This record gives sequence, C-alpha cells and structure tokens, in this order.
Amino acid sequence: MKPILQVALDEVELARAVNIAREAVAGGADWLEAGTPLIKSEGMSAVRTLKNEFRDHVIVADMKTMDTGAIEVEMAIKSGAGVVSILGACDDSTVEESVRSARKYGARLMVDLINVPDPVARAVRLQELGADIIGVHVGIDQQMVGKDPLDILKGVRKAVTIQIAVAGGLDADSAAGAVALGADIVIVGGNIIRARDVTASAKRVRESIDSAGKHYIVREKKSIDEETREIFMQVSTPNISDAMHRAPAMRDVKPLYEGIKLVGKAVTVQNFPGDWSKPVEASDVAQKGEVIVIYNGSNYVAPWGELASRGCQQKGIAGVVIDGAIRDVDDIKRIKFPAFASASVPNANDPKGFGEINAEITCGGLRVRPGDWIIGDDNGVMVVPAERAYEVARRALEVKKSEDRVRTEIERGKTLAQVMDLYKWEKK
Ligand SMILES: O=C(CO)[C@H](O)[C@H](O)COP(=O)(O)O
Repeated sequence: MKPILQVALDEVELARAVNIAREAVAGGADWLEAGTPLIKSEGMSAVRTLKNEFRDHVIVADMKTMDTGAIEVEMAIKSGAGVVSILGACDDSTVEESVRSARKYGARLMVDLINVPDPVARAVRLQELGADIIGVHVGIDQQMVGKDPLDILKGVRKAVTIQIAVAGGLDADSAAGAVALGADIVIVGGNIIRARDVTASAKRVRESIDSAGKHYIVREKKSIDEETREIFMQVSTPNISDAMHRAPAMRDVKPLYEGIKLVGKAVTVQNFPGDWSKPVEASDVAQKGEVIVIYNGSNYVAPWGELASRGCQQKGIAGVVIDGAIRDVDDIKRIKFPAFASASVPNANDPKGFGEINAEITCGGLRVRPGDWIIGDDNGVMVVPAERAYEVARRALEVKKSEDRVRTEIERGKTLAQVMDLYKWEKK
C-alpha cells in the first residue's frame, strides 16, 4: 500500500489555505487537513469549504478535542471530515464517545499522542478503545526544543496493528524515515505549506515517501551546536528578532562592510577605553568559529584594528563585535574579516592590561555572557542566550519559511497588507 500524504493546512486564512491546498494536491497530497489554527480562526466552515473544493480528497479535521468528544466529532463529520483527530491525552470516556460518534456518522477517528507521557502504553489503550488511527505527533513548540516524532514511532509501531500517522516537522527526508519505520500516513505542515513552491515541495515529499522502502538511509544526527550554527547561517537577524518576540538588536553597532554573515558563540571582553590588552588577548582565548564581543566604553579610542583581525582570521575566529570604536577599517574590509563596531577612529592608545575576558558584559545595550550566540549581518547584531539558542534558531527558520511563502504571494501581485489580511487582525 502506498503511504498516504496528509498536508496540514496550519493557516489562519481560509482563502490562503484553499490556494495552498490546490498547489499541494497538484504535488501529490492525498488527504487535506484543516489544521487547528485554521479551525480556530474559521470554524467548521473551513472543513465545509475544503470538502466542497476537494470532493475527491479525504478532509481531516484536526480538532484536538479534549472533552465533549461526541459533539465535536459529529460537527466535524457533518461538515465534511472523513477523518477527525482528537487528543490522546483526554479521558478514556472522551475517546469512547468520539469512537461512537465516528462510527455513527461514518468517519475514521485519529487519536493524537502529542504530549502523552507514555505514548506506547497509551497507543495500546487507544487501539482497545476503538481508535482507527494513532497519531504519533511532536508539536511545533516541542520540535523547537529538539523533540523528534521518529524517536517515538518505533515503539508505537511494535505495540499496535492499526494505522499510524506521523507528524512533527517532517520534510522529504524524515517523512521517508517515518515510512521506513512503519508509518502509514505522513502528515506534513510547514515544510510544504510554507515553501516558496508548494507543489514542488509536495512532489518532493511524495516521491521520497513512495520510494522510502528502497532508498531511505538513516542519517547520523548532528550535534546541537552544529545544527544551531547551520540554521543561524540560513536565517537573517530580522528572522531571529521576530522569533524572539521582536527582540532588539545591539544598539548602534553596525557592520564595517556589506555582506557580512557572522555566527558564533561569544568570548566576551570588558575593556576600559584607552587600553587594548584584553581585547587582543581574547584572540588567544577564542576558538575557531567563536566571536569576540567587546564592550569598549568609548567611540573615540579603538581597542581593535587590522593586525588583531589578521591573527583571528588565521585562527578561524568568526569575527569581532565592538560596542565602541574600531580602526584600520580599510584594511579590515580588504581582508574581509567580519567586524561590527559603533564607530571608527585612527587612534588606539596603549596596551595596559586592565579589563576582563569572559565576564558578563553589556554590549550595544544587550547582556552578553560567554557562550551566548552572536549573529550579525547587514541589519545589525542579535544576541541569543546560550540556553535558548537551538530553539530560537528553529523558530527563526519557521519565520523564514513563512516569509518565503508570503514573498511568493506578493510576487503574484498582492501587497503585504493583503496577504496578511492586516485589517482583519488589527487589535479591536
Ligand atoms: O498539528 C500540528 C501542530 O500541532 C501540525 O499540523 C503538525 O505538527 C504538522 O505540521 P508540521 O509539519 O509543521 O509540524
């Protein structure tokens, strides 16, 4: 049996969802899911509209029901859903009521294991209760902190015989992995619906799952730091700011030249104006890929210049960020060493040995601790606390994906206000 490709329409605008669904169907989507955000925003009319537009496709209503199973399942089925999804975390009585309703009105019941403490035991129980499909699902917020549905799938597959659907940040590669591990249905949201070319992206997933048994190779997982760096290299500082609830960048700290992309963990320096020992000694402390971040305390005397930059470049240090002045701007530009500063002056003064390396500092108005992630580009410099780096990177990537989709719609002739339906979402 060919695996089923279910595309989750996690949109808030019905018209956009329908357009995306059309493109996804052209790429090979089998089932279309009215995602929870769409249902919350548009209600059952989302399910009704999808059914009317796509008569030959199964419409899945991702109700995420936690209580009153009978009513919610009934209303979804009567609106056109062929599959209704409820939460496995609910009470058994809610599952039983949902099963009764699904049987009565002729649809299948999917039960979603999102956030269930013991997914294997719960899956066994849900099968006993009459669920038709088990949903192995790692939610979007959980994905952002590194959880992976494929880690749960193996155990659940061994424990139940009913169909299994898998969801949670799947792309062409991991969707194939899910099929290779025994999934019958793969649910893909973001990686299809937010792609610049939805049809091409759905097609990639389609081909990948259809040949999963033959070609799938389990890839080694990268370290969190490696993955974090790779993602930060792909996103912009505006993406990161948006991902951090519009957090500010370093104030007045600007790139020395256009086109810099700086990513790395911070080695910090608290300096005193008119001294340059500690900033330059930090080049001996910093490792390959790290960023030296200096609070200099003055825009009128530079603790850093071309020679320090050359030494760092030789060692593979990613760059320097200075709240304060820099010098030798022309030479630093010529050797293309990534540098950000708030001013440039010719004078440096003397090395004296005051200050401290790897203390907590404030740079451009932001707190920076050793090991925090620093990301700089043409827009400015963002600081991401070490303990949230992976999560912020993943969220920034989601922001980028959403923007890619919005860009496509603008290129087709709409304004940003129209694409986002800004008027509807103004605060009332
Ligand atoms: O139900 C959901 C979130 O709760 C999503 O629809 C599901 O996770 C699929 O989307 P994605 O592929 O973006 O994770």
